[in-house]
Amino acid sequence: MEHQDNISEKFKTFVVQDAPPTVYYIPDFISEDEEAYLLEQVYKSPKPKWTQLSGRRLQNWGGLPRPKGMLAEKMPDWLQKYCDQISSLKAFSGKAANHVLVNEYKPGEGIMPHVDGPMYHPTVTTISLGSHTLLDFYKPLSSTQESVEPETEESRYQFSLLVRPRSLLVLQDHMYQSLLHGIQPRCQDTLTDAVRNLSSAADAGGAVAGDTLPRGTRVSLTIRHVPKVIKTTFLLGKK
Ligand SMILES: O=C(O)CCC(=O)C(=O)O
Ligand SMILES: [Fe+2]
Repeated sequence: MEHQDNISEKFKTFVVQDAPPTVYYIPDFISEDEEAYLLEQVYKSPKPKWTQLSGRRLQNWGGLPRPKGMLAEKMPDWLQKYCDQISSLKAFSGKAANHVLVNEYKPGEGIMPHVDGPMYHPTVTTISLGSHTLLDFYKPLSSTQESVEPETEESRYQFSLLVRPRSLLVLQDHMYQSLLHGIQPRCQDTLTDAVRNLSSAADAGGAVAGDTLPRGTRVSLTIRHVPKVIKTTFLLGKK
């Protein structure tokens, strides 16, 4: 452990106590002006930059991660700034963020439970813009089906996190490696006791268990480090 290039002390005060290791949740990580600027840049991107999936659209920046490596593409300055900021907080054990996925969810949209997998350094950092969401966590399908009861999404559900606009969420360790995460395609969220980061007023933005929050359009920036990169002579700056 001593040799590990550990996450910044600044993060440590933001650890979510009532969740498995490890979640850091930093409310108001960016200002309203930064949020507006980032949204402007996302929506200024050329139309072909968007990929429409069922239930969300996305933009991929930095290159397409593939098992054999990511052919690196230049990160635009407006995203590089946040890659640098989060890397300097040692979110990726001292490595530099080099990949950003922008997801846009309209009310009623979501993402199926999944794991982010081994192509990334096992930390995902997410800046949220425009609206809150609830991120839901599930235990994986058991490899040996011991019980006769079939496992359902409902039976595998563990807990949720309230993710507010302008926040930064950092998932590592068990939260990244073992649990699945997803967003239910809903137009509003009722905060139950299963939401684990409501205890601090700053985290919850005044919301309390029992409240129902209507969803707006949410844009998330998931910022990651892809260890395996294929560098091209073009990117090495040969003239
Ligand atoms: O929008 C989010 O916060 C989650 C996105 C996500 O899970 C992913 O892109 O892998
Ligand atoms: Fe994910």
